[in-house]
Amino acid sequence: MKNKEPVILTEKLTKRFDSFTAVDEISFDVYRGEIFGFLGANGAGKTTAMRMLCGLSVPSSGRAAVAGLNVYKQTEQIKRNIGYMSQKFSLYEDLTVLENIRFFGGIYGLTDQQLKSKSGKLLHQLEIESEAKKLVGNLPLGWKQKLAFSIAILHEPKIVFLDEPTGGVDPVTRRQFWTLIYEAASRGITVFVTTHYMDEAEYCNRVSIMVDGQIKALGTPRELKAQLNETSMDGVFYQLARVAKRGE
Ligand SMILES: Nc1ncnc2c1ncn2[C@@H]1O[C@H](COP(=O)(O)OP(=O)(O)OP(=O)(O)O)[C@@H](O)[C@H]1O
Repeated sequence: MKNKEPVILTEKLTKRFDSFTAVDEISFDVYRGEIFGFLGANGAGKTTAMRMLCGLSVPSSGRAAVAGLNVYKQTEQIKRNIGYMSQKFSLYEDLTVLENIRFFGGIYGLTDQQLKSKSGKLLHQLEIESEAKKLVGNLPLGWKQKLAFSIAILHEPKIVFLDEPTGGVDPVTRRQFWTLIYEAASRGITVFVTTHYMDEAEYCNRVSIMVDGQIKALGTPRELKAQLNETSMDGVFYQLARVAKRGE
């Protein structure tokens, strides 16, 4: 991490659906270039929180700023300053690799010239030049996810939000995916990532763990393991999340 310049600030951020409090007064800061792991069991409230930070859902109460922008009032500006990808929504399967790059690059406001140079670099970095004209639907899942991530940061956003980006992907490809994450973070892009894989939690600079809408722990993996007297993030997570009332 380069310095301690906060790019996400939240204070008692809350989301209620009628009488149900999905996200319950969460407060934390995330810094520039940081890889921040946002963990929690199923139903803990991670996606709901992330949607508020992306300007897709209006909070019920509390405060939050993303890239210096207010999540209540400046949602359109927020969308221009972030990248987003999830396991569920990524690329158009019926477009080729190159068409997807051009389509999303166009949405992110890149010029034709920028698109040309960036798509060449991207294909080279992922070593998929030979696949450029193939339909994305025909690529292995791991390749799709690496491509989706690279496209989500094509416009060099301040922050990229990743919602379970490696779900269902094999361990080797997950490691390669994390190499891309480290490269993006080293360029100053902040990475906000949810995952259910505890080996990935170990790769994060800091991790928060949500249980039933509240943040129960926040720190570096080393700090959390020391605090809870565990040797692995798996143990930390289990100790905190086993008391959860929500989930499957
Ligand atoms: N639009 C909605 N209306 C009512 N309840 C909702 C709505 N969206 C989410 N919830 C509830 O809020 C809680 C938190 O859901 P959320 O999807 O944020 O959890 P999550 O931590 O992302 O879980 P997962 O890991 O399973 O994706 C759940 O109990 C869910 O049923």
